[in-house]
Amino acid sequence: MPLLTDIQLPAVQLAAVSKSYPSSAGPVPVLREVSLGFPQRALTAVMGPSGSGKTTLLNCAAGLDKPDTGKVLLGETDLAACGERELTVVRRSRIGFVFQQFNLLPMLTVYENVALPLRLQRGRVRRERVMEALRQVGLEDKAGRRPAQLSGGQQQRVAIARTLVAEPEIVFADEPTGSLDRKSGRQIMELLRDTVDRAGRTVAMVTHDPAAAACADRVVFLSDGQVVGRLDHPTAEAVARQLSLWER
Ligand SMILES: Nc1ncnc2c1ncn2[C@@H]1O[C@H](COP(=O)(O)OP(=O)(O)OP(=O)(O)O)[C@@H](O)[C@H]1O
Repeated sequence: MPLLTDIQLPAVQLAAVSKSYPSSAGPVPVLREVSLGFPQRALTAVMGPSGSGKTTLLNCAAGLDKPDTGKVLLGETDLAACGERELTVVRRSRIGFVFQQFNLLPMLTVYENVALPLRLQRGRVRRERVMEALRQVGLEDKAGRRPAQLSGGQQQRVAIARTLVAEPEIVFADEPTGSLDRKSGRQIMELLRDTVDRAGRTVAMVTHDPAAAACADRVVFLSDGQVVGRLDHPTAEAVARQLSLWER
């Protein structure tokens, strides 16, 4: 397990990130000057009450959404300052996403879904690379199937293979176990853990589940758009205890 010291370089660093959404009563702040790093080769979980801004934070960190103010540094690239065209290139080549609902394309086979990021990068799709990604998630024998022919847990593994094939600098996962039963959820967490420990990847994940968060190296707690706590090398019990404090 990596040491999470302050000198460990973050894959993504947020600096004083703020974001509001408009409402009839005026702008509603959702993120308030959030400063936070996602350390390289570590799994970071973001937790907090419903509406505390977790998805907004993840989307800003991943360049899917723009903060009103502040910086989002992926290496030396400030995503908050990028234009749409540049952001699209960065998202395709340097960032991976895993969603609660898998977001696979139903008309494509498993192989074609996993090959898609390489096609979008307009590179040559090497069959061996796609099959290696499928091997990493234990699904090389399902390459010819369509997503609907797989279980939820298998579909999420395909979604993870689809992110790994492009070798991103960081993988963002929003409730990756949220639609799965406990056993499949545990397998997905083992897989995400493996991509950090064996493949040396960086993962940032939003979750409500203390058992999933306990697989992380660090848990960051959000409340009302602010970072209110941090727990390194968490256990499920310690996470649940912290959550009950912030949710009171
Ligand atoms: N596009 C939007 N327009 C207006 N308000 C939004 C928008 N997206 C999110 N919000 C509001 O911002 C707040 C934070 O939303 P966000 O989804 O980031 O929270 P969350 O912590 O991920 O919540 P949950 O755990 O319920 O998914 C909520 O009050 C939400 O209603």
